Amino acid sequence: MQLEQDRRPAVAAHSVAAVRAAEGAALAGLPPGAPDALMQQAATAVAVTAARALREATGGIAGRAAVLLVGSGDNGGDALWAGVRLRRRGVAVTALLSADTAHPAGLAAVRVAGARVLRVSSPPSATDLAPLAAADLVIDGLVGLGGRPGLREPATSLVDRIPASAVVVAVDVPSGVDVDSGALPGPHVQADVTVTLGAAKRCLLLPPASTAAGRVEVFDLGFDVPPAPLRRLDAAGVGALWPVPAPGADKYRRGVLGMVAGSAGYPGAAVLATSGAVRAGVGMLRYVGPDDATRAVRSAHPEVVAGAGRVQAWALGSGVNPDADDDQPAAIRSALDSGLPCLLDAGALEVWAAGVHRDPDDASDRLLLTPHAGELASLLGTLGLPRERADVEERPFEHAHAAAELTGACVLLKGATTLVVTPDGEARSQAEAPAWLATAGAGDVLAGVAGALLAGGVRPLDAGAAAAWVHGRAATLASRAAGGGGGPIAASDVAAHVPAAVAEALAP
Ligand SMILES: NC(=O)C1=CN([C@@H]2O[C@H](COP(=O)(O)OP(=O)(O)OC[C@H]3O[C@@H](n4cnc5c(N)ncnc54)[C@H](O)[C@@H]3O)[C@@H](O)[C@H]2O)[C@@H](O)CC1
Ligand SMILES: Nc1ncnc2c1ncn2[C@@H]1O[C@H](COP(=O)(O)OP(=O)(O)O)[C@@H](O)[C@H]1O
Ligand SMILES: [K+]
Repeated sequence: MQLEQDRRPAVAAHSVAAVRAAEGAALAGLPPGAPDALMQQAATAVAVTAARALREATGGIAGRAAVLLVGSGDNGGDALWAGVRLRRRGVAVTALLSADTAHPAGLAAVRVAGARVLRVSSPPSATDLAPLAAADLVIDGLVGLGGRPGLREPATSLVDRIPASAVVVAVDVPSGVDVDSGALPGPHVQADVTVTLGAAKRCLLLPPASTAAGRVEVFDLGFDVPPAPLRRLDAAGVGALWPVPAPGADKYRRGVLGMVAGSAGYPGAAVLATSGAVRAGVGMLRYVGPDDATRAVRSAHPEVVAGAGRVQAWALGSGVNPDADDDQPAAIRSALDSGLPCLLDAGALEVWAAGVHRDPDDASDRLLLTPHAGELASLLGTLGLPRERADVEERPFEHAHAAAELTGACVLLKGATTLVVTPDGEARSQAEAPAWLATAGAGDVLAGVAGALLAGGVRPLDAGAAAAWVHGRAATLASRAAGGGGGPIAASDVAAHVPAAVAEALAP
């Protein structure tokens, strides 16, 4: 079942330990019986969301069939109490208990409310599995904060039999994910909506687990959770970071970006990267590249100045071939020697990693690396940590963080979800882009947008995250301009929609 996605809201994602500590502190201050009150609030949130999702998916609530997948812990307790509330709204509820024990009060209450309860054998029998085939709604209460990654029987078989037509609401997290790392090492639930309780968990922002969560709804339980290092920016957050020219601004004070991009083989990359920077509102752009690429850039963007000069930041490497017989690698090395903020994309990553230009100290306020998964794998190999692209895709945060720690730089790892990570683990996760953005040249546009922000004085972590938001939003706008629910886009269409995306972020 596919529900419409929200415009990704701002959210901070917390570790299990942080949520447990906040929960413990909150409970310590409450009178006896209050833990149950917390579960009642959680169950109400789950039931309200589930009823809404059920109506969205089937057009109604009463008379529909819901199956609760119930584990041994409080996550199962939440699901059982949500089932009690759904019974009151006329939903036919079946609770499938995956363990020998289940939350006692929740189990008693759901029975009294008229739900059918089945204790599932391991492996499950045909009778155990039958209710799933007829389910309009499945509530996943197998495991939450207490879950070890992956699922055991009979949970695995239950999850396997969830029909594609059912709407799936996960309690707290989709069961089976690694809650802190965001890895998916085994079987797991694929949810349409996740109602996360007290505070969002790290797996809800970290791929690949974040893709198992569907739409995320954070339900506040009044906990005081300390600020989390992992966050997602929304439009307002991007707007607050974006450098807006003051009334008396001039092009130099707004920030001049130098760009070393393109090669004889890839002149188009130079055009796309310069487009990204120009459309993002850089004060001035100086382009450095071979003659053919320079001609192409000037014809697309007459406002670009050719040749090196005084700049506030550099965007380096898009479309550069480090092995080509041209001056681009030397221009990249000289830009790196300037000590100015530098974005390193594509070919510049190789030039930098191979040479003496590694910065062992904390360079996260100066250097922004923008690899995709394949480039990150080769960069890690050069740094003495051999990895395949598939390893990076399985644990993207871990590998982006390893690269940040090894290099001292801020690392932006491109993908369906773009992660921006500093050596000390401060991170942003942006997932605004439609899959249409997976098109050649899109990364060059991103480099231009992020470079423009560095030239405007924005620190690499914020520049990377804000650029990823604007880039993803511009892709959505470009795709919608094709009509209907959205159509194919070219990288140049993305650049053309950057001003509209920035304007959205700046809208009050
Ligand atoms: N943290 C909070 O503030 C609140 C938590 N609540 C709920 O309580 C949950 C945490 O409850 P618990 O600590 O009881 O833990 P869980 O309910 O997440 O898991 C408990 C048990 O599941 C079993 N289990 C673990 N991994 C498994 C696997 N891979 N396959 C099969 N079984 C597995 C184990 O026996 C484990 O003890 C939260 O996720 C949330 O749903 C809510 O009731 C309200 C407040
Ligand atoms: N499945 C996807 N959904 C949304 N965005 C994606 C997806 N795959 C890639 N992207 C984005 O598209 C861009 C591709 O950049 P990159 O891999 O550098 O390609 P190129 O080198 O051709 O420009 C990145 O910004 C990335 O985050
Ligand atoms: K769950």
